[in-house]
Amino acid sequence: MKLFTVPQIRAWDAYTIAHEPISSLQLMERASTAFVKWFCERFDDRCTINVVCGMGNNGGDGLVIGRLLLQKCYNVHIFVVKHSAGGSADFEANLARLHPMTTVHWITESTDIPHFAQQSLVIDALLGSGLSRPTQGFLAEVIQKINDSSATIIAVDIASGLLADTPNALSDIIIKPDYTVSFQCPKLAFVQPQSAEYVGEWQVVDIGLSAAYAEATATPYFFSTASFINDFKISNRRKKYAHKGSFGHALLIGGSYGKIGAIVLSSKACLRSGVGLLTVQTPRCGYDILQTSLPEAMALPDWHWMVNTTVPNIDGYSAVGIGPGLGKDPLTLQLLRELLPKLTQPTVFDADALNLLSEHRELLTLLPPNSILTPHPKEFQRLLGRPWQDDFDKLSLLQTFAQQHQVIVCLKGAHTAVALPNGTLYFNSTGNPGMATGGSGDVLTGIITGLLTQGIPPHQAAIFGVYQHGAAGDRAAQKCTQPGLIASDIINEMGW
Ligand SMILES: NC(=O)C1=CN([C@@H]2O[C@H](COP(=O)(O)OP(=O)(O)OC[C@H]3O[C@@H](n4cnc5c(N)ncnc54)[C@H](OP(=O)(O)O)[C@@H]3O)[C@@H](O)[C@H]2O)[C@@H](O)CC1
Ligand SMILES: [K+]
Repeated sequence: MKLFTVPQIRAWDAYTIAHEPISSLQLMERASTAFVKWFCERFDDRCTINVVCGMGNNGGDGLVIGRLLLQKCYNVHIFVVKHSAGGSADFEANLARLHPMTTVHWITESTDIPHFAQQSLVIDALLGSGLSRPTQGFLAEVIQKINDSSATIIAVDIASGLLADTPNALSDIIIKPDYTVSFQCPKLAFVQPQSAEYVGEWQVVDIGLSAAYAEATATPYFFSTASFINDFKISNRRKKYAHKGSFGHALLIGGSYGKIGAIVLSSKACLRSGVGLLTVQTPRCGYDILQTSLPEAMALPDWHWMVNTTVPNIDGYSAVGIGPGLGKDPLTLQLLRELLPKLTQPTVFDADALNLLSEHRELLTLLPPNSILTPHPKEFQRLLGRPWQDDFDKLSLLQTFAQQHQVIVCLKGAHTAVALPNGTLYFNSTGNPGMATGGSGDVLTGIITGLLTQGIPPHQAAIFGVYQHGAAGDRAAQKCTQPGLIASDIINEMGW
């Protein structure tokens, strides 16, 4: 699914109105109907609903939502904050339609702001994507009062005060919703950690905006949904006469004294991703551990007891993964230095391999094109050599880094962002906070290395691998709860 900026969404709206054709008033009705459908599937008519509207089209949506819920016999109170002299045309039209049905309560000063009871629901339709400046005055007071209440808050399209695709100032006063029900496509702010409390649990509802516009309009931002992933047509079927040679031979390099578990987890995930053969190079202290815990893997013990030091003969391997538990010993650095120019097969760099690259930045120029790097934010900051100002700055640095080094970067976190060498960004849709646990990243390295080994192109291996890693984590969390989840559970739930 494509993610669009606010100007693009506005153009999408206008294109649909012109080409479907449909009036903007009817489109508002359709959007609000989609919201109400979502709402009625979750909340019954025993609840008290406060719809708090602004005077733009987001407020217009609020008025329609209020009317539709009244028609369904919900207990609805409608408030309008008078922040402008007049409302948008569709707001005014819907205000007129509402008058015979109920009284609209105008908020024109602080004393008009109601108390929102604990058990009630607040539908936030104050401001949407038309936000043009920070909220202030009694509009900001209304937002503050809603946030201070214990009511359940549901934002229409986007939380009022939240900018969709640029950073907010720290001082901005923004609704903190429990849910955001957004129209047609997620907004960029929804996948940024710094906006989390201004988004809550979010869902997109289809309001039938033009498919032709979406198809024809370019964007560097994508959201990897199940249907998007299915388009890769990565099959889990195997031909009847296939043999282990049909699925490639992976090489993983990692582990050091005290961190052999990391490379064992990667290895197990790599095997479960479907490789034909797996060889694992570890220091000698890892030999017994690996052979005992994972008899399916072949071991290539380094002469050194504690760390990896030897550049293996990489001929014959389909793909390489290096980093989990690797450590940063000077001998291991030497290994990496000598290995880089030899690599002709697709390679994944993770963990200490990334940290070594950060500390010896001249090595970044030796990364083969389309290498896959899987840093978490701290590792990415080290790779950059500088912090970012905010999440949007981070995204632009991520795009630039991938373009400059012609590599694929999977920046791990909630909604892991995969940056391609052409600057395109894919935000992942799967995964859960239970996966924030030691070894989870090692599993991802194993999965992506395994996919590369089977001949899947690097950009697909990265996007698909990240998606499947999250999906396995979601299945694991269902079984053992988020706090109870450990990295091995992700491996146990693998398969697609
Ligand atoms: N696109 C779609 O597909 C569809 C979109 N739909 C809906 O439309 C919404 C976007 O509507 P919108 O453009 O009218 O913007 P919205 O945010 O309601 O208000 C703008 C008004 O508020 C004002 N204003 C701005 N900031 C302010 C502030 N801080 N404090 C005070 N005032 C402020 C601003 O004033 P101005 O900047 O002009 O001075 C203007 O008067 C979208 O989120 C969705 O809900 C659906 O109905 C149909 C399909
Ligand atoms: K809103």
